[in-house]
Amino acid sequence: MNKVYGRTNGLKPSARKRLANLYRRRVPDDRLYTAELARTLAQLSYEIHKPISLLLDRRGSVRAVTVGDAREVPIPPMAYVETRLSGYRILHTHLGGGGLSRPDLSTLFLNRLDAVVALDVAEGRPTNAHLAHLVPPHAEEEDWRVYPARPYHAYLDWDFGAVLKALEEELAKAARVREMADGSGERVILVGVDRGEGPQAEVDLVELAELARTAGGVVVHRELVYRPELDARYVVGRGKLEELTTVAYHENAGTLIFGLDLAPAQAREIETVTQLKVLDRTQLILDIFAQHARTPQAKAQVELAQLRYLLPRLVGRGREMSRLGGGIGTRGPGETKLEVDRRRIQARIAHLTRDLEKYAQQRREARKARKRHGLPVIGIVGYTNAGKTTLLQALAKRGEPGENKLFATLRPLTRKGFLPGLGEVLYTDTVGFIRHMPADLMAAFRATLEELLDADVLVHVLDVSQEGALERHATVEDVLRELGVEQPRVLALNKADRADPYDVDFVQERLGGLVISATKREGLEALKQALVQALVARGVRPQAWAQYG
Ligand SMILES: Nc1nc2c(ncn2[C@@H]2O[C@H](COP(=O)(O)OP(=O)(O)OP(=O)(O)O)[C@@H](O)[C@H]2O)c(=O)[nH]1
Ligand SMILES: [Mg+2]
Repeated sequence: MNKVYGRTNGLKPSARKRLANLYRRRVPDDRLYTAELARTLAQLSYEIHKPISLLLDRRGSVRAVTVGDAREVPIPPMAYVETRLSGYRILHTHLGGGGLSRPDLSTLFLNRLDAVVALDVAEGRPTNAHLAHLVPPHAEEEDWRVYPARPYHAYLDWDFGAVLKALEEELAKAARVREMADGSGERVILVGVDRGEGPQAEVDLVELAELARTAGGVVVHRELVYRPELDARYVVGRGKLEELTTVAYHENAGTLIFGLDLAPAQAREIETVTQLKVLDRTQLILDIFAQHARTPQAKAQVELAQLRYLLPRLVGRGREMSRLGGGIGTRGPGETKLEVDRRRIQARIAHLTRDLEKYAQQRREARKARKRHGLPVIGIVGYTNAGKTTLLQALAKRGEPGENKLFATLRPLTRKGFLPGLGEVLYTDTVGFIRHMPADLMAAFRATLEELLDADVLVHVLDVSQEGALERHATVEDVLRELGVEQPRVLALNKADRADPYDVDFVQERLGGLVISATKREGLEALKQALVQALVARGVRPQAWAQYG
């Protein structure tokens, strides 16, 4: 392992050999460098007219010799650990002098190096040394401390080990303080991309925040990047990623969530550059589904979707796999499963598919039994978080309160209710819809939504208190059309209690519908009447005793 990295073209064999010999050098572990090392570096650098950078570890061994500046040094990636430094430092020469450059400092910062040192070289001899190391976030104006230039020998007796130790203690303390202040959720940064959609991009970012919160994340920063042309490699561009890494450092965040789907290679590149865990929207949704799946069927559906998403991302990857699999709090299909090879995953997919077939069969039978039971079925559909479950509970005879998290309902829930003048009915709750439902998830949910094919009437619940009601309405209707659901709909404009009356009118003018509040139980009588009418129009006959109910 004495490869010399960087701009080695055109070097004489003797120079190469001397560079390779640098690997044999050692520095006492609590010192920055030795006098011999500084002199050798200066001399060599001067002879080849190029800067030389050494990567040193904490034991004082040379881990990489690079012809070039700090930026060109191959630094092994580390898992992002807020409280620690990487254990590597860079010692390099500056032929022109001038102190630490901006790239030096960003290399220090992005790789959480222990330190970066630049040696000025004049006439083949070291002159001044420039040193910088990180400081805890917010401790100083910048994220690093740059020491005034000193003659290089001033650092020879300096106990850098003690400085490092104190620094790591400070970092750990700062992180603990922030953790206490914010509760336990995983701290995440959201990255939305505006490719020219304008206000829609803002709405998408709000939705992404809701999804992240539902998954148990604490959103500490949102970034909307305007970028009509995506960067093929880094999506939002390398500079923006570096900025986000700074934000993550300040906010003690370990995860970046992108509002769009990333190609496997992009996710890897971004993880490498930022040293943060990277999730995209599909993975986030899968993560939520994984958390909420309770029945064997729902679990099988989610696992299937996760594996299908993972499969193309497994091409010859080792380390990265485990990162890609996890979601917030790493509830992926599990580390062990991720380590199995593609073939075993494919076998698992086949197995799950068979299981799901079996469940579907069981459900069809259960459905038949219900049909025989003869009660009219009212399906409740709508965008996620619209208030479907709350409405079901308000309409049904008794129930548990809804949860203010997206996708609170992952398994269909059926409750009995009573419609004056008609009699007993069954209300069926469904999973919330979302825009741009990833294709794999559509497949996973088709089975759940199949229940809707049996419904006599659907209530479409629309939250009119949030912007974008018309779009959400269209999304739901599009999915229903795709599923071949054709039953009559009754539109319920929900959350009127906290909506701007002007917005309610605006939506009602365009879509019609009945204004309700599921939590305040307002407008429910009119809604029930509309349901009776719709059912009767479908040929459902009132039960004989209904008028006395
Ligand atoms: N202010 C107000 N809040 C409501 C109303 N209806 C529902 N909510 C709230 O909206 C949130 C979501 O309600 P849910 O009934 O869980 O929504 P959902 O459509 O079933 O959501 P998913 O099953 O997750 O798709 C909860 O916090 C409810 O309390 C309403 O009429 N007014
Ligand atoms: Mg629900």
